[in-house]
Amino acid sequence: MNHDDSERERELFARLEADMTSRSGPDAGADLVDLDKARSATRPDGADRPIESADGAQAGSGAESADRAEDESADPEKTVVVDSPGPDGPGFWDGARRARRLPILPAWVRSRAELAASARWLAGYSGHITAYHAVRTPLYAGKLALRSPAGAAKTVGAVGRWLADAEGAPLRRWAVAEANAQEYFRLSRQRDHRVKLRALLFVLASIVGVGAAIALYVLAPTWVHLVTGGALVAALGWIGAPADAPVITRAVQRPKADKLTSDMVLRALGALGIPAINQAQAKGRDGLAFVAPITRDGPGWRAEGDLPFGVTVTDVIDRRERLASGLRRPLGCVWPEAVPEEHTGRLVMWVGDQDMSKAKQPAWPLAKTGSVNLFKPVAWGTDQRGRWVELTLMYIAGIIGAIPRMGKTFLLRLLLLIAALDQRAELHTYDLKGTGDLDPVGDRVSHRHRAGDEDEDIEYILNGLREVRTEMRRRTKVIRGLPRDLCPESKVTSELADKKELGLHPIVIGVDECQVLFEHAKYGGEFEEICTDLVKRGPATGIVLLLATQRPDAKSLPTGISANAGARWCLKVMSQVENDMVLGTSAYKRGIRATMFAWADKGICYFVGEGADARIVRGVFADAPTADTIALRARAARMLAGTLTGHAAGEAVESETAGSGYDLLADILAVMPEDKAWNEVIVARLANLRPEVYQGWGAEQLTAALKPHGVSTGQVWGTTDAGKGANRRGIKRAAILAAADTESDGQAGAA
Ligand SMILES: Nc1ncnc2c1ncn2[C@@H]1O[C@H](COP(=O)(O)OP(=O)(O)OP(=O)(O)O)[C@@H](O)[C@H]1O
Repeated sequence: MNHDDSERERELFARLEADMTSRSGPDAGADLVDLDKARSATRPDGADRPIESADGAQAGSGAESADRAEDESADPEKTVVVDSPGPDGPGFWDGARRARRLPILPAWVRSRAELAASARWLAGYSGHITAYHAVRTPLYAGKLALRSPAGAAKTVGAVGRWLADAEGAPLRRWAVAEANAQEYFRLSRQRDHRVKLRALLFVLASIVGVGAAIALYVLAPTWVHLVTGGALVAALGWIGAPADAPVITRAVQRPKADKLTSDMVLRALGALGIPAINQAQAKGRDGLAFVAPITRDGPGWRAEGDLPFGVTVTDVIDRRERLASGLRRPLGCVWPEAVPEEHTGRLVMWVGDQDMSKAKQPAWPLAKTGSVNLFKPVAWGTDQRGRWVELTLMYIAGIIGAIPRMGKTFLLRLLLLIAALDQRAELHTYDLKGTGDLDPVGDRVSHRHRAGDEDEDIEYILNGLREVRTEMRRRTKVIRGLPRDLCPESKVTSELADKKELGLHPIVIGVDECQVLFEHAKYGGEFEEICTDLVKRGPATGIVLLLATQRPDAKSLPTGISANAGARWCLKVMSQVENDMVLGTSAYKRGIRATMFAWADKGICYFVGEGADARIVRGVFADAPTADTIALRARAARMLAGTLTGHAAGEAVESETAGSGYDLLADILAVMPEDKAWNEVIVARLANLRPEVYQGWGAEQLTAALKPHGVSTGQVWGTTDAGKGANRRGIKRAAILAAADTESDGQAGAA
């Protein structure tokens, strides 16, 4: 419906409504019927599938609304005018203010990296075509020379036919067969005229042509003879080429993907088995009200529309496999998505030309050259449309979850490689799977690195994390002490990280299979407590914690951590619980479902972070040799900048081990002569005893740290410094002694 039509429709409604209100008598009910009938009569129902508004398409057919109105009109007294006869909706200016502005330039033009990538692709593509044909030029020349006699014969034949007006012969034959003498004579006369004129032209052209040829032969240099002769042979060869054997063959073969049409989309939606869509289609409606034309969007097609009332995009996402079958496309090509800023029935269906897991990824800009500023966004993967997706590693804590073999470790290693390329960053890499997947980064660049889950590995990691937490506390004090103009937002900035004397360089910790830490019988509680603290307070102080797990449940990824992570990557998982654990509560309900990924979708994940809604991204594929090369580059940059430290520099970073004298229970017993004491008193004494470990501990931390030892805290009576009696959380010496005895018995038994 065009603009004029809708204007006319609005006028018609206004007149009918004004008429109805002025006659609010017994006829008013009938007017309501008329009004609805008028509405349904003016609704677009064109031969071409129109782009309808959700209301127009889904409000039910005109007949249905008329039926409803007739029922209501049975008792005019009870009729309530639900739709007020006022204006249709927001005024023009309101509408204009809320209108979604479409980008002036397409996304690939706005991104310098994408533009450069497109230019590189174009140069490569043209280069390939040029080289392909250049190599075959002698072949083409031979083919043309061989075919030139046939071309000459064809040319002579065509000229002869032209001179004899051969194209008019069938008409003349027809006139003879029909015995139409008058027509025959008319055609013959026309032919005689034509032949005379063409013969004259031919003679003139021959004289000029032969003259020119003789002049060329006599006057022109040899190279002109060769060029002219070559061009003549090439032209005759071209003319002589059979239609089914062209001289030049194709340098590239483009894969052919069918155009996506509205019929295909509706057929596929109808095949999903969603009752509301099927009912709508059975009644002759579409089942999807398109709100925009189906267009090309990157290397694929995009269709957008409103599903019937009550059907949500998640219903469609749940049936992605059926949708792919309905569209007759591979599963990896079909990506139904919700539109976050719209209602839950607004569906965007992106159908790629190629399976996302098989489509060639553009070359990663950082694979061969370049360095990183962790405070700025860095490309780490591509979306379905092949566009780069960026991430700023600073100020986040991240979790990566997936079932085994889907690319979790590769993704973690990729993020650590990015961190390695910022020469200021201090890396701590812990590979609890123990297969050495993080060794390329760890051995070349990391300040601390360990692969394995033996007791001594766990203790090494525990000490590393304790040190980082102590460092975090130091940093909070440094940041607090900085003048406002240097640190306006009370967090580390790139400029502050550059100032070596402040020691605020980024610290990036990557832990693969982190569930091993949190489920550890002895230190699990302390790992949980430190990591929760790092996830909450680390980002502002320049400390980034990245945790990867193949079993994202409450035990392997404590909720205090998963709830506070700022970035989330979820590769294929098997159920809603794991999905929501990684992507956030109710992500599954909102249609963000990593369960829909196929087994072949390795490296493809839902990514939440960088201030945007969940996006489907395929991480850059950096295998071990590539990771090695990048890590070597990062190492070289660090050596030059003097920032290669710790494990990678061959220095021993172990300052203490968990088993070398330090033991929480022993420490408590050492500082607790009385039978019972408040937590706050104990932590203050512990901080005196071993400040590098206990400095900054609060009462709650002590409770959490004692939990894995089987010691629970409770209300304890004590006196404040002012001598006042009070009940506060505390511990009993007897409980600590009992736990210490049990542990030493256990260790003796194990030995
Ligand atoms: N971005 C990617 N693109 C394509 N393939 C990938 C990508 N990332 C990983 N893969 C493939 O997935 C396989 C499994 O990757 P990875 O070892 O990281 O899985 P994982 O989830 O860590 O497995 P596990 O839980 O057993 O450690 C790799 O061998 C690799 O071939």
